[in-house]
Amino acid sequence: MSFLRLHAPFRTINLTKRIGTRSLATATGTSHSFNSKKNAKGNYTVTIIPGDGIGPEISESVKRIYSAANVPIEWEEVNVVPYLKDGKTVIPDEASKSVKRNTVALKGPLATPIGKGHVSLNLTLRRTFNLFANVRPCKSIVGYKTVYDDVDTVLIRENTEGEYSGIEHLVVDGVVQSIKLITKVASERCARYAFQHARDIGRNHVTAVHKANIMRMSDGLFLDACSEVAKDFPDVKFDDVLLDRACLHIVQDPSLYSNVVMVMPNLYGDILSDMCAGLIGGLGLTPSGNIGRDASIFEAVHGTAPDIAGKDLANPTALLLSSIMMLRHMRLNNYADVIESAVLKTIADGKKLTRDLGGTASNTDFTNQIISNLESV
Ligand SMILES: NC(=O)C1=CN([C@@H]2O[C@H](COP(=O)(O)OP(=O)(O)OC[C@H]3O[C@@H](n4cnc5c(N)ncnc54)[C@H](O)[C@@H]3O)[C@@H](O)[C@H]2O)C=CC1
Ligand SMILES: O=C(O)CCC(=O)C(=O)O
Repeated sequence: MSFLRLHAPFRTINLTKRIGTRSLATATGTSHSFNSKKNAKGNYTVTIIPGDGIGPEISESVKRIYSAANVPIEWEEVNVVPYLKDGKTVIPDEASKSVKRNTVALKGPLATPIGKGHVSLNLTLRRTFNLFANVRPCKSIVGYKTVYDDVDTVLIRENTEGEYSGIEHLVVDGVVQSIKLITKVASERCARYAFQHARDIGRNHVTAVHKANIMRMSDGLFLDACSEVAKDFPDVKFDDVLLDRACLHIVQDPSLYSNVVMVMPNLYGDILSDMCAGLIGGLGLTPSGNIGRDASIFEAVHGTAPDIAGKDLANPTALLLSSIMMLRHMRLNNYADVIESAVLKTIADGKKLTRDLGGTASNTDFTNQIISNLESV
């Protein structure tokens, strides 16, 4: 199975038609947020948000690789900077319109100041476009040795509310309150996506990860919503596990979760996906897709990496793999397969690895190696 065959967003598909070179696994589903037409030159227009820190460097790598692979995409570059409207942080109009128009975007990381300043633009984007499910696959890379060689987790994170609702206030001096908002509608929507996704990728097992023993009402509602949705998917096994136990199990034996799709509230998904990334070699390797009904935005799991920004040291793999999820979402599977093989070959060969992977290559050298491998795969 290909590395990112894991990703199969909601879509309407003619099952009799084989897409790309392989992959019937991606060819199932129920609805689809990619709704763009090719332009007169036969290309799709895709929004690209380079982002902050290492964002512009890794975005440039992806663009160079796409150009070498002749991917039929024209990038529409927009910047997302904090912009206040009626006292609220909003996405600049130009960026908003571009994502709406193109229905698909590739995004570099955006920095969020700690404890002050504007609210997270990453979360603002997810809420603005109602990107209700965040798909985060994490699979060991053949040839790149870590403690485990059998990590193959798929995690779906509720992406619009929960602990990240951003509702916080001072009660009295020395006492603050942060509200974890959980709604039935958002929980059901995310759960339904998780069950459908499980079907699509041939994992007939969904596990809800929660702390409903402590957060009885909020996580309890999320868990109830998952149980309700499970009734509509009798072919998919459903169970649940406490978050702490799931963490313990995954670090002890990740293969326990290799046939499962995990679904969970926002914060748990943020943390658990970084933990899984650590098991396969770090944040430079893990992609994600923020899926909505009207648009989807693909981005690396990692942040802006300020410690290495501007030094040509960043590993572009996570953003490149996110873009491969995007290509499959756009049904450009042939291109996805070729680029994926080239990047996996580059890592497995081990000759030009970036520092996070134990090598000495710059981002530029690593990117050049992927481009030269495009020829041989
Ligand atoms: N979705 C997004 O845009 C996200 C944005 N952030 C933001 O990013 C900023 C920095 O956050 P941090 O906690 O430092 O997390 P981070 O993910 O930026 O960095 C954590 C560590 O991983 C390394 N790293 C991350 N990506 C890498 C790559 N592609 N290649 C090589 N090494 C890589 C960094 O050098 C650093 O040592 C913050 O402002 C945070 O709010 C954080 C996570 C996600
Ligand atoms: O918005 C941010 O700065 C961090 C967000 C984050 O870590 C995430 O949701 O993946």
